[in-house]
Amino acid sequence: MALNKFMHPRNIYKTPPDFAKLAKTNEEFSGVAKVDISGKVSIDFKNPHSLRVLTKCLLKTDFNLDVVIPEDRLVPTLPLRLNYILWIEDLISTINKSEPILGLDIGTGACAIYPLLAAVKNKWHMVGTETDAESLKQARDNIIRNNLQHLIEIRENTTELVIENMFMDENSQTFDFCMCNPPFYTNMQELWESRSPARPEPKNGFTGSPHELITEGGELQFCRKILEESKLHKDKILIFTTMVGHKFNLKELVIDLKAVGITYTTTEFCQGRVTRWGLAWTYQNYDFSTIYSPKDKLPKKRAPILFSLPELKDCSDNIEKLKRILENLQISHKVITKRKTDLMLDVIAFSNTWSNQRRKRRILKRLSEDPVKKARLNLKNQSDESSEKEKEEISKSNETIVTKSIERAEENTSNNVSYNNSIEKHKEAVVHALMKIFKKDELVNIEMEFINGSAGKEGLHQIVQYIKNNWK
Ligand SMILES: C[S@@+](CC[C@H](N)C(=O)[O-])C[C@H]1O[C@@H](n2cnc3c(N)ncnc32)[C@H](O)[C@@H]1O
Repeated sequence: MALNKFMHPRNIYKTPPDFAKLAKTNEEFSGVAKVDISGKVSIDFKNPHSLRVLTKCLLKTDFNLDVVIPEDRLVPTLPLRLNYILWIEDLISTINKSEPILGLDIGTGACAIYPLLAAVKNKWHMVGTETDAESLKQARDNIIRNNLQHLIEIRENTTELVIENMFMDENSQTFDFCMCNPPFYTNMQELWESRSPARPEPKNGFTGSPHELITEGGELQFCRKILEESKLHKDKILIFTTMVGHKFNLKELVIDLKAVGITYTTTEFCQGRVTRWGLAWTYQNYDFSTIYSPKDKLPKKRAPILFSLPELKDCSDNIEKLKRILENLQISHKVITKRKTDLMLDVIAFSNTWSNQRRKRRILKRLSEDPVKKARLNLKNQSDESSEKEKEEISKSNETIVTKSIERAEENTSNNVSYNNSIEKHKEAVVHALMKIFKKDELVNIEMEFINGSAGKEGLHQIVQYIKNNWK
């Protein structure tokens, strides 16, 4: 249970359930419980039937819910589902919304787990949507079994849409939030390959039907659909949220949101050995910066670095000049949005090329003044007479020169190619940031926002300093 300490602070499953007590009080649970030689009571987490019984039993014990979990459907892990509900409670608390609260659960599944938890825990009104006829029926049965029809409605979605289907008629409701646990995978193969062999094997057995887990384009496309449809119904849902199963998809979605300047926040849902992510965004004037992610020590406000450069009169295109500086640093960049005088770039440095620039320049100058060393510099093999230090310096400078000449030869294409190659290989970034450039009053204004990277925000500050020093 390595990640349990990072569960939401109000999650009751931060303290694992007392299996011995459950086995004594619940007959069905005692049927799947086993006692090890030290007398510890546990269950076989790899066995879907045991998982189903455990979840059913916890729903009864902790929430007084009678839920039927069909054998061929996903067994909802409660600590994870609760983490999501608790985070939505935090989001709602930031907007001072008085009761009643109305939420939308996109793809509610056969258990309608989120509407059930939200209704019994917070008395929230919930609408759950579902495309799968069998899950739809089971979800409705579960609501009726618990007499929660006054709080929960399950609606069939017969369209390919995810949000718009809720707003087809003029009298449609306005929701305080929406939530979604999207199907994660593009196909069965991806599903099986989803866990890297380097990571510990998941503790829990596999449950769920392909219909629940697979969608065209995977979760990224599904979440992007929510995002795109949210733009058409900005005020119909006050806080849009979704769960994200893969961190690389979260990064993509965050870039999408930043590119169009939408207020957003993220969190981590940690339980057992599994981490999922929560992403929330809004078109309202809300401030989510006070919300802590369980792993954060400080509130998550990432103030961008803002600076201005004077327009260079003898330079025909200041933005091209800026791009050239990035290219000299071997910083890959991709245009995310381009409007009249505004440009948003996604920039990634995969090695630190900006540190010790003065030293590097000194060496280059020294070498260029010395014809012998210059000759040596042009040769790949160094002379035996060179000192070790010199050799190292020459070799480093050589590398720089060779790389730069290749870069220049490939000019515009090289950066996008290396950008895509590196992204594809999921190479670890030294600095990954967003760079917004806008020209105003004869100034080139730049806003750089750190996303991630091993050099931290300090690395971004160093890049900014390099740009300032080389702006001439
Ligand atoms: C991963 S399951 C989540 C089930 C449940 N919410 C949970 O967390 O256990 C995704 C669900 O979304 C449903 N679904 C897929 N596309 C949908 C759409 N366009 N509208 C509504 N539901 C959809 C699937 O049938 C499936 O039940």
